[in-house]
Amino acid sequence: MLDYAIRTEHLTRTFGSLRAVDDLTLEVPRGIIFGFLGPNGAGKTTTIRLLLGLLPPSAGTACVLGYDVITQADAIRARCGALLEHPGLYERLSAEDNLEFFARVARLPRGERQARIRQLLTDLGLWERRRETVATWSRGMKQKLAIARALLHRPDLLFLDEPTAGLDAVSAAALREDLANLARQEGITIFLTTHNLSEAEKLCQQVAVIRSGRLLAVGSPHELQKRRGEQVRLVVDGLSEAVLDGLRLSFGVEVIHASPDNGDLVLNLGAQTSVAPLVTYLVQHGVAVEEVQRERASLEEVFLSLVQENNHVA
Ligand SMILES: Nc1ncnc2c1ncn2[C@@H]1O[C@H](COP(=O)(O)OP(=O)(O)OP(=O)(O)O)[C@@H](O)[C@H]1O
Repeated sequence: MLDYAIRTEHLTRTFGSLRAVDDLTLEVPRGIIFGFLGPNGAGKTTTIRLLLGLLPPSAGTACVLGYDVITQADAIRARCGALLEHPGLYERLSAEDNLEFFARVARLPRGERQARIRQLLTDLGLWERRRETVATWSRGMKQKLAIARALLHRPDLLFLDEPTAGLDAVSAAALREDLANLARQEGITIFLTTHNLSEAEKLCQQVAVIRSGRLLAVGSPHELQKRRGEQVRLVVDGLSEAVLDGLRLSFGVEVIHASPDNGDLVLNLGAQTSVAPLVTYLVQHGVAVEEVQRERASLEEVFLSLVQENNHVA
């Protein structure tokens, strides 16, 4: 039987008439990096707060590491690390002193503190700079230090809310690599939210997509991409609305993107397995086809179509 780090059943949280988390049933296996994706206001942070026992549910249940979020929240918080909105570091202290302070707060035995701090700073590439004042550090370095802080007490599960938000592409990639290594080395489960779909695609073994508090899809990025079906990208000349309508009606394909200006046309093939009849149809209707490429939908395309399909869920 699979061992789950998180299990929720019909988890619901309302604020007045707003259902911020709505009937969420979810299972997160242990030992993976799980991405929780959704547009602004989808209910991601509220879900994390419910899972950490910081907010009581209005209905439903949730177990984190086998503990109930309502009756055993202290046990959950003792075994979880979290990096939510703010890094929560002392800017005027050095990196090492920050971790020393938080290790004491976490009641790490004196004999273990130094080794743990050294290990985390080394793993995150910050050991050489441990004596520098945090105020002088870049955002990416501070974010890494905040993650080290969250890992000091060797949690089994780490919650990260938008860990790479505000980082440049290079720092974000470095942090992603560190997270993947830490997850392996420490054997932990990471539950993270992100708006960056290509990040989720690279980093997460499983993702869930929510909108308006409701779960729209869950699975590995690859599974979601496969479920979405194959697509074809064409470079064409002479495209018109009438031709696009013809493609939809005659072949049941979905037009994901069509730009008559630069000739870019992306179609979801749906049940249509062969591209040749589409090309023939285009040519017969006066459209010049310069390039044809079959491809799998990116996670971003899957995400956008899921969120748009469910636009009626207000
Ligand atoms: N304490 C609160 N009181 C009232 N409404 C709240 C409260 N906390 C969250 N909400 C509302 O619940 C909804 C979900 O918010 P939440 O912060 O969970 O979304 P999110 O997916 O984390 O969004 P973002 O990606 O923008 O951070 C939003 O409409 C928000 O305004």
